Amino acid sequence: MTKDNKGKVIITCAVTGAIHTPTMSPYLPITPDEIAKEAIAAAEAGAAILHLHARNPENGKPDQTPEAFARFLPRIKQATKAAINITTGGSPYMKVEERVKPAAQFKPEVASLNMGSINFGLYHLVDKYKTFKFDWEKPHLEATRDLVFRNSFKDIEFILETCYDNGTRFEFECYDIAHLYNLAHFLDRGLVKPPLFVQSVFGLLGGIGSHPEDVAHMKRTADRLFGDSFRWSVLGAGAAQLRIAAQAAALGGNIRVGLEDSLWAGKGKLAKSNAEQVALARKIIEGLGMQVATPDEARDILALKG
Ligand SMILES: C[C@H](N)CC(=O)CC(=O)O
Ligand SMILES: [Zn+2]
Repeated sequence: MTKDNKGKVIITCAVTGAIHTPTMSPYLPITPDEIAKEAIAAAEAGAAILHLHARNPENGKPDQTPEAFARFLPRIKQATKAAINITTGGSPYMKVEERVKPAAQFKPEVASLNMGSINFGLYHLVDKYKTFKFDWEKPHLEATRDLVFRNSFKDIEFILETCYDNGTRFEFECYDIAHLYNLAHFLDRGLVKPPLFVQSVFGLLGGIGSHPEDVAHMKRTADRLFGDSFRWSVLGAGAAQLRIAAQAAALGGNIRVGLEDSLWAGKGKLAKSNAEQVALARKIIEGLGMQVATPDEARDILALKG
């Protein structure tokens, strides 16, 4: 990383995800056209990295087939310099063999890698949404009551081996302190190489909370385990998104926003777009007297293949 880029803050935008359902927000991009438009606008607003999932355009259901990604990827690549980050998490109902396919085929600069298994709680949202648009939504949410998002050591090794020769680097999703130790384990085995792009996930039921102490504890532990061989980033689920972003930016961290992680743009206000959340993140960063990293600066900071 060139020293000029030290202190520049990378904004990642997670455009649609696989957990939120269409009934939850009319602004959740579902079709390839909506996902492309939202991703391009998020990049124009300042996102240097675009974290992408695909959905079935008819009913919004997660779709992890390479064909589904092929319907929007070329348009995004053509329209922005942002680095593409393809999910290997897919949806917690999918097997790892299915989850890794798009990243294996498209060989993106970045792919997400979930560093441990967690209970993935969303059932507490069922009561909130009395009416559902599609017949898969309610059972999807209810089933999370018994859902374990499986990421065994073998699953993680499988994704590492599958993507490694493609020059793809990983966004290491750490939902809890144990996941940092899992990452340290793979570093010790030489299966991952610095700089490690550590994405700490806060406030998801099943993982670590979103209290400022949780954020400080994650950062302290990552500092102790990885020293300066990691680049820290955070995402806050739901209402915690902007508060977590502000605390992390003040601690020298990078920020992830987007409708995958939160549908809100402030208390009780649905975000009308991903770009709206990126603009709020930029406001926080510039408000702290810091600079938003461009895609090429992000590539330098994270040693991406370009
Ligand atoms: C909390 C986020 N949904 C984590 C995520 O983005 C997982 C992935 O795509 O691999
Ligand atoms: Zn994701």
